[in-house]
Amino acid sequence: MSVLVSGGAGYIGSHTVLELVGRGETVIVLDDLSTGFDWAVAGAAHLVVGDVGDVDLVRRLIEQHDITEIVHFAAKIVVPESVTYPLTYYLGNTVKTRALFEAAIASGVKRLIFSSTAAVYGEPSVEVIPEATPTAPINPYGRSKLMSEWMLADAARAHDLTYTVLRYFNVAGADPDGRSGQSSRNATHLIKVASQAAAGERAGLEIFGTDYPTLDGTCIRDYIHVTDLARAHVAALERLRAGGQSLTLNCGYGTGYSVKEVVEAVKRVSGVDFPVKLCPRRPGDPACLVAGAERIRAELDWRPQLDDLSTIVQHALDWEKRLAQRNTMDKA
Ligand SMILES: NC(=O)c1ccc[n+]([C@@H]2O[C@H](COP(=O)([O-])OP(=O)(O)OC[C@H]3O[C@@H](n4cnc5c(N)ncnc54)[C@H](O)[C@@H]3O)[C@@H](O)[C@H]2O)c1
Ligand SMILES: O=c1ccn([C@@H]2O[C@H](COP(=O)(O)OP(=O)(O)O[C@H]3O[C@H](CO)[C@H](O)[C@H](O)[C@H]3O)[C@@H](O)[C@H]2O)c(=O)[nH]1
Repeated sequence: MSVLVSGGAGYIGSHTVLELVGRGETVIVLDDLSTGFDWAVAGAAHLVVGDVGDVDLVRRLIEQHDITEIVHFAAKIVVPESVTYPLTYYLGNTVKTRALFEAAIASGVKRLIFSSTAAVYGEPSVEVIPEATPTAPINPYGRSKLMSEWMLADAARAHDLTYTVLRYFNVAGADPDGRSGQSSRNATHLIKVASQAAAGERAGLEIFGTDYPTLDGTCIRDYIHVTDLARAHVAALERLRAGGQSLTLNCGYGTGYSVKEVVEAVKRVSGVDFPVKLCPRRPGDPACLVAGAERIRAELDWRPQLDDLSTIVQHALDWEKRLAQRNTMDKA
């Protein structure tokens, strides 16, 4: 019995692999290393470099390694890029995901966990978003993920497959033990960018939009620690193994912070007063995205353990230091 983790060399995947191998699971990672890193894959896992859209490869891996479950992270994840290159996103996130589902079903995999996103909700009129909120994505990234959710639901109804769709809100932070973190080369996520500014790797930070209908005029988001999120995947897997039915769950804490509050937290925790420029809105940013977070607590044997903004920021800052050391060593 082993678990196939697609995209396990990436940010969230590598943290989930750490949790799985830490529980003694046999883990096979399939990753094309397009945005992931071979060094991010825990030593106890087996990395296969390849494309998740390669049905023959995936079928071979499932059969060779007796794969019983798949956790599917592999995707392209940059929203503005999805607007510029929509067909690349539909290929990477929808067409290749369909291939993975086909291989899984043909080879008899019974359980699957799928990485989705709060972007499927678009710009909801409610401030706190329960799973029943109508989906209405506003960009190709969100649509490419929602189409995959629909495919999965239809395929599971027709075949012997159960699934959990996890819709992540804003993922941030790094492994508390410093084994992995957000390492993307061209990061755009707020806490990562602010941590880079605090570490002196960027001249400063731009705040996109100060005229939103929020208390301080900046956007509000629900930031979830990547290690809590990784543990939610393990809990979701355990629930499916125990016979749990297919389910869609928001992954967030149900607490929102404004961009200004996050920037202040990074300055306070790091002790660095980096320059901040107030800029016009970034296209496509909803004012407020906070998860309705009751269902995940009711359905999974999971409680957040790192749900504190200062902790998330501290771990992100610690990871920037480690990453800088790694990059220096790589250059030497
Ligand atoms: N980071 C976030 O805030 C966030 C929020 C919501 C949802 N998600 C979802 O979580 C998942 C993981 O995101 P992440 O932040 O870890 O991104 P990431 O870019 O760090 O990880 C994606 C991984 O998938 C690999 N990959 C991409 N295409 C592949 C392919 N065709 N075949 C094999 N491997 C491939 C990449 O090399 C990388 O290792 C994605 O599905 C993303 O849509 C992320
Ligand atoms: O340098 C920056 C970076 C971000 N922001 C602002 O900070 C907020 C958060 O932005 P991020 O880029 O960190 O994250 P997003 O909310 O845009 O998107 C992320 O979270 C979403 C769910 O909430 C989706 O899952 C999506 O895939 C994922 O990238 C936004 O208001 C954004 O405008 C800035 O002001 N300056």
